[in-house]
Amino acid sequence: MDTHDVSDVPQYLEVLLKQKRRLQNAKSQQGKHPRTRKTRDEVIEQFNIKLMMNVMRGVSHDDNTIKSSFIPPAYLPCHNPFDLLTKILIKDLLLETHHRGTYLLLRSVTGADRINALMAIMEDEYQDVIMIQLYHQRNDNEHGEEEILREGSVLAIKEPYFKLMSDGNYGLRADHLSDIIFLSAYDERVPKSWQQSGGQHDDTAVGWKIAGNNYFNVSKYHAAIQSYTKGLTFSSTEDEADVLRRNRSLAFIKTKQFDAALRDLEYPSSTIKPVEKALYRRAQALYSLRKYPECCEVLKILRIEYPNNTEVEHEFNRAADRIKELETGTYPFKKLHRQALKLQPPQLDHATYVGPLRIKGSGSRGRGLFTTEAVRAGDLLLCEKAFAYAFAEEGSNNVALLINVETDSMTMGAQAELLQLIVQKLYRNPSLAPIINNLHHGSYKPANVSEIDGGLVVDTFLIERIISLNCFGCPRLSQKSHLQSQLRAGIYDKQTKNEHHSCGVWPIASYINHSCFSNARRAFIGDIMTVRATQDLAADTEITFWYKSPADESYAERQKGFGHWGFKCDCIMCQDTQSTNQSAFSERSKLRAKGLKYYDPIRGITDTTKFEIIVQKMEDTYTRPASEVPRLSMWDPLLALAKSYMGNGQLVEAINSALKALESLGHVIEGGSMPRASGKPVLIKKWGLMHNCIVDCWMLLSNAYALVALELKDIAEQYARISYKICVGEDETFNETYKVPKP
Ligand SMILES: C[S@@+](CC[C@H](N)C(=O)[O-])C[C@H]1O[C@@H](n2cnc3c(N)ncnc32)[C@H](O)[C@@H]1O
Repeated sequence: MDTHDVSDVPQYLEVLLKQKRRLQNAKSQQGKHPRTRKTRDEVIEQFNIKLMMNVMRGVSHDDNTIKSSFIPPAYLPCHNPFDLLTKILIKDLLLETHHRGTYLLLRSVTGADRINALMAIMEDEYQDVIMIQLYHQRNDNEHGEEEILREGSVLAIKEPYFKLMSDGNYGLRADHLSDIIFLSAYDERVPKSWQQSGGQHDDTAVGWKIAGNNYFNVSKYHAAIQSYTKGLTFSSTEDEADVLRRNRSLAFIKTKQFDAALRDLEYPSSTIKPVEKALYRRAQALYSLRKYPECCEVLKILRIEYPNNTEVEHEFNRAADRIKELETGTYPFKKLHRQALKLQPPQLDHATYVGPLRIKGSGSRGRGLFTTEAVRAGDLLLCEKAFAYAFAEEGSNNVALLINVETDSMTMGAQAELLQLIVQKLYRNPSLAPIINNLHHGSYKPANVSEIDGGLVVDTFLIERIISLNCFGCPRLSQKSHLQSQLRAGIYDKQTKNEHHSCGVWPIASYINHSCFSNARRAFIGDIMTVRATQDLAADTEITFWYKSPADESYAERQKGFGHWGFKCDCIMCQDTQSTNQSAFSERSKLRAKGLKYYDPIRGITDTTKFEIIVQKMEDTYTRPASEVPRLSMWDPLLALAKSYMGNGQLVEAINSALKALESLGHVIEGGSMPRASGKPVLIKKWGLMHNCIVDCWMLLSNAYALVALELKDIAEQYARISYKICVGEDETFNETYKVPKP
């Protein structure tokens, strides 16, 4: 939704086709041994040269080519525990084959390179070498984490896939994190000849604790975890084990493994008074998992037990603020707005509020989100913090092409990064897996095993499919997009595409189905998505928003946009386009072209009489009333007319044209037209489609009423404010945006 889909762009289609041809050729080699192989020295030398070139390129920043990443045909992760697999050797590998039931034990003989994947040359125990490509691995030095792969690292690849690489060499590709087991220097599975002389300490719990602390102090958190874990196998007393677990918990927190940290921080049965550090870390882990009420409970105990701890108060207030947000849906929106402008990436520390909504079946649409009580236009239905968010500044070249050769879909943006973020987050915190795994994934059949070797099985291809069907492209601030569209709002500019390179997954919003005649609208403030009702809704109404905003186009054209999600929209607007003659569409676009002759982007309409005749003729091409089926080609010429009249001081005409623009989008408005028929206030009887231009229309009306019907001015402004709130997410920045003087 609103991502930059380039699946139909010829330039990229060529890349896709080339890749498909390459895969097809490779397939013909399936099950065969490679014909020729480079020597060990040649493979290592070639890799090292590339590594050096990449380092140099990285330093000089002279690479402007677009990065691309391929999602290969899906395959399932290994579902066998390591102990049940049989060891194989590099010489036994067959091309384009998943070696099910086996594993390869490898040691790195080079440093690692990272382009799309983490790559290195590795040897087996017979000194045969091979290139490996490990996808979706964490970034080295991310948050101060140590290198994941360096010369001498040992790992096992479960059920390896051997293939012809794009550069013509042979190698292994691994997409599932649980298929790789990084073996610590202390692991018994590491062959004796590969074990490094390490351990300058006693083989005791205390010795390993000191080793762990030493690693921790130089930010080698994974090595610290391995040392504390080893220490636990030597600990003879409960207290010794508690200290090791507590130390390990902090290393887990540093590496964002919050589930594991919490396990290490269970209250030890032998201790009556919980240890201060344990409580503090427990609160930290719970906060990071967004379990704010539980976090507050722990902080309450900490406050009572350790009243001198000065940091608790701050932490407690922070968690209490999150609880208030999730319970009441009240947010300091102006502050959020400032944070979204300032933070890089704009990831905000706020909780998710779910309004009067519930998930329930929606017939052939699968599941949907429904209101549990009546709501008014503008009400906040959802204010959701992204589960994961990948930011790419608009206009920057920090984007990549993600190509799925199986679904033939291609997006430009930060989707590849998003995939890595989600896969990593779930792998590190299995308790979060259901949030993502339960989302719609089309016809993809996921692995039916969830745990292996003590860790979570994250099916990368499932996550990729979930992202492709549920992710949202998003601006840093919808307020910015809103203002840009207002500036552009002249005729023929309305079809500007909503395509963004930043993207994220908002799991609750993902249950919302599409309708062109939608009754809710999303907006973004950094990585927070707001969803507000665009109409007054009765209880038990399914809420819908646009996956793609509707344009005045033929039925076939409109439905093309939904092909990716595998449905055809059957809303009233789509039904109407289906029954509309092609001649009506042609006539409309001819008239629009004609109208353009009397329109100047700076001066506005140059001949209002002629323009009005054209607008009237355009209206005649529609058969159903706008209150039933919005007329998507009408609002912008009508608004242009209103603005021209306003500029000429023809206030009555300006008001009537602005009202007609609103009505063309399905609004039913009473009591606002001129000359005034009664003393009734202007009133929206029924809200129509929520377009950015609605704010402009109401502001124009407010300004015009100020001169001819003062009693309607504030009401019109109020409607502008509600519309702004829906489009932008909040109305705390309304006054400064529209320069409304303070009362
Ligand atoms: C982001 S998910 C929405 C939630 C989904 N219905 C579920 O059960 O999880 C997108 C999928 O919902 C379904 N969907 C959304 N809008 C629809 C519509 N107007 N008509 C039919 N199916 C729709 C399609 O299967 C689409 O691929």
